[in-house]
Amino acid sequence: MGIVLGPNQYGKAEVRLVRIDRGAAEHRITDLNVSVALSGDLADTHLTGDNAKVLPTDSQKNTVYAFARDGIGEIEDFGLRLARHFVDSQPAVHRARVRLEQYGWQRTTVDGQPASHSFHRTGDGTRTATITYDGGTAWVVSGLADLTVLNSTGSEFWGYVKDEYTTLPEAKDRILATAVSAHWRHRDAGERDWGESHRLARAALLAAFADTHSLSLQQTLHAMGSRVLSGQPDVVEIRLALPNKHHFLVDLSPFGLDNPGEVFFAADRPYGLIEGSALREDAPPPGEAW
Ligand SMILES: O=c1[nH]c(=O)c2[nH]c(=O)[nH]c2[nH]1
Repeated sequence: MGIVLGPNQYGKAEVRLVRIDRGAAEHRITDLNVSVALSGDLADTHLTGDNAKVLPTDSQKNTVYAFARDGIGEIEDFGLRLARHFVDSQPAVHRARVRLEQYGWQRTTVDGQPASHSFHRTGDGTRTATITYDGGTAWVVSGLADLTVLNSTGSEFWGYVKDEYTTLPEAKDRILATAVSAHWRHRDAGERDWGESHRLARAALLAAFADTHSLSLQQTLHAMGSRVLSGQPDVVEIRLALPNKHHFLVDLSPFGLDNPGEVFFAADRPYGLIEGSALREDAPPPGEAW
């Protein structure tokens, strides 16, 4: 039985890049983790070790830093520049995928005044983008990860299947908490204000989580995804992964105390993992976007 080479890609993963824009009055910081993955006519290196078509991952890393010298801007724009460069400059590279994570830094305030050059890391999630380019089409998926949210009421879970292993009590009022991971695909890669689009999507996710009276995290997930799609015609598909960060009411009766929904054990594992997507009926096929 013959053995053939399967799908493959290669690139430099997790290039950590910090750029300081030194404006006259105040500095700005962009803090990224960039991963490049290239694929194409690259069978030789796998089959014979002939590296004639291999652009070293070290060169890819250098390219990320060199491109940052001209400024980064929105991560979607930076990723598009990089992805197009690798495919358009290397005949053997037929597809480039660039994944970017942006860590948030907030300007520090001292005595009510914004500091010109001092920042602290934000704890409210990471912005992400995945750019794919095949020499003709570019796909842009924007997103966020680790946006931790909690509703202290307004969540129920009941009416579910009960089999011989079910012990979960029905809940008419529980804590609902999750760390949102959401990634949304744009209709095309045409020029636009990616920053504003991201702000709108993030605000929609937070608003839908806050104002949906939840009968299940699944229902909340769909409400969040739908809110992003209804706010931006350009966004055609969204995929969400929501870990259910369970909060269990602690039994304080051994200590002669009641517990009217005030003291909880915040479990970190195991957790329910609710995943789903929402898309427009007229969404173009995803192609290589994901
Ligand atoms: O919102 C929920 N969905 C579930 O599917 C589920 N399963 C479970 O044990 N708790 C919950 N909560």
